Amino acid sequence: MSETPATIRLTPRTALSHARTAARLTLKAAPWSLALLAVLAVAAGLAPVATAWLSRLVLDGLVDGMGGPALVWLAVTLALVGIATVILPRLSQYAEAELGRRVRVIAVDRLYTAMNQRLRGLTTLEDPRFHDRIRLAQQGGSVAPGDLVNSATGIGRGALTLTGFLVTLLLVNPWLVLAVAVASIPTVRAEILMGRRRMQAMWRIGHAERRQYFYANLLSSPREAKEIRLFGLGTFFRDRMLGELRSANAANHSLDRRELGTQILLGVLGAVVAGGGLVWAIQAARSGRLTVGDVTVFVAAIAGVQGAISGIVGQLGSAHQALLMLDHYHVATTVEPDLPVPAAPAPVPALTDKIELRDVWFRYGPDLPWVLRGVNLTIPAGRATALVGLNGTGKSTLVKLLCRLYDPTRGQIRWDGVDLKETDPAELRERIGTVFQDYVEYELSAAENIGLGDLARIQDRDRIEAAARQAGVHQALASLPKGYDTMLTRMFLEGVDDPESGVLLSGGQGQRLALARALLRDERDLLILDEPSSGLDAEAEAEIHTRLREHRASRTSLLISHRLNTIRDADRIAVLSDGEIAEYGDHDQLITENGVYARLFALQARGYAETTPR
Ligand SMILES: Nc1ncnc2c1ncn2[C@@H]1O[C@H](COP(=O)(O)OP(=O)(O)OP(=O)(O)O)[C@@H](O)[C@H]1O
Repeated sequence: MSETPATIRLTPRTALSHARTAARLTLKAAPWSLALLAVLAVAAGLAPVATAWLSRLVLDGLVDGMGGPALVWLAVTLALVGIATVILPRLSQYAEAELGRRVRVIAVDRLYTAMNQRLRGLTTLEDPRFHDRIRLAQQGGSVAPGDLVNSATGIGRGALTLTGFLVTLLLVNPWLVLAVAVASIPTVRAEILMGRRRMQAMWRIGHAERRQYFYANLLSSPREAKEIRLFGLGTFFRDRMLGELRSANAANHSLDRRELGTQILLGVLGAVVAGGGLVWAIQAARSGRLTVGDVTVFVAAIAGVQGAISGIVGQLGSAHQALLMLDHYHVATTVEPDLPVPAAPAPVPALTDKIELRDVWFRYGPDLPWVLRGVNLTIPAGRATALVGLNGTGKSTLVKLLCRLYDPTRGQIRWDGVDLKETDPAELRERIGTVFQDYVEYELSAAENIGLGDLARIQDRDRIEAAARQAGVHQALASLPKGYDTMLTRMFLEGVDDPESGVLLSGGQGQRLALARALLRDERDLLILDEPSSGLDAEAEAEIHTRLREHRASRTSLLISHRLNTIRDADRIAVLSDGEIAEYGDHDQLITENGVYARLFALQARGYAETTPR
């Protein structure tokens, strides 16, 4: 993300390459619509010229006393061309809409496929510039190829009309061709400039618009509604939303004002040329150098040439804008992978020995502080390891590194001797089951919420129920209105016509659900539980930990918890402090060492002892 997209300028080479991308997309998506549009463009381009010449023939025929049948035929042909002129734009609109719809599917598919394949970690997704880019890329990918085709057919149509009328004008007065051509130069320049300005404004406004949607969502989301109502934040967020909306409006307004000025100037210039031409044509007709038909065709030609030029220039501006939008699409679909994966990744073997962190340093960005400063830690296979530390010491960060959601800034993480950087993250993650501290409750059915832990089992109701039982949430799910098929959301209906909506789980039930999702992956080599019971009541916590202990027996696990009584029987306990492993051993050893762990344990134990009734 090193470019400064607000100042994008397209070189002819990149413009051509984006045009080729659009052509390939549209050809693949809707070849027949494309062919139809081309035919319609030719017909629509020639229709005004044909109308002008037919009108001239009719008028001159009337003046010169042409025979009745011939005049009737001319009039009928003129009427048919008129009918075609009315129908052609409707047909084009239809074909354009169909083409747009089909292109959108392919473009959106390519965009998200590229994102899934290239962004295997989190770094790029946490870059706000990427989100601005994605927004424009979505627009760029889905509408720009269609816009470009519309522009291309518009330019083709305009070029045909222009050629027809220029030839007409050339026959009447060659000097006028020159005048019209010179007058069109500023129009072309202005349209290109306006397109670029529009694009820069879109980039600047895009950020404000994203924030505006964010505030609008906050104000209408049930998840945040409690706090917003309780703290009386409605007006505060509404004001912020309006602030963003006003700043986007101000930028749009200043753009529109500048465009209005330019367009008025261009309009006046065109009218002066047309007016001058008309004065000349009337003089020429009075002196007998032009016939009445000539004057008609001349007036139509001046209007036609100007209309065609402004149409072509307008379409060039739109094409330029579409190409700039495609630039965002191109950048987003070719985004630099955030995790380098070797061409031939090392296989991730079944874990038999240990996972080893060797002098691991990590920070979230070059300008952010170090979170881990030389962590050395061994997670032995087949054993339960616990990780303890104060808030913000980097425990969840370490978990994310183990799942290769980021790579260490320095140092290595080795899985049975294989450096994680040498592996394919997807293969690595196949061997891991994780409950994150900030787990997700998907707005899907209860069964799907668990099944997502292992897509191969998403239809396997027995396994899903077994995992739910293990996580102690089976009863709660089975007694929902539609059992496991109940939707866990108040945002979506099950079907558009289904009046029944779903339910929301309690915090602890949600946490158990996330645990069940991880337990569905029970054949995995490493189970990571980051605060799996923080939301559970004391009884539930004890029950879950007994079950987890059974589940962990002879399996490799990493457990993070602030409640030290839940991890005291882990085989190894590591204490993370100041970015390093400060203590390592089992419970008894660490108590004897009398360090951070012993102090925290004593604090918690004292808290319980003081409040225990005698
Ligand atoms: N995505 C991120 N970008 C920037 N900084 C981050 C990000 N995630 C975490 N941090 C920072 O890294 C540090 C460690 O955070 P982490 O979540 O790993 O701590 P933790 O030990 O799990 O804390 P807790 O006990 O509160 O869960 C914190 O200072 C946090 O602000």
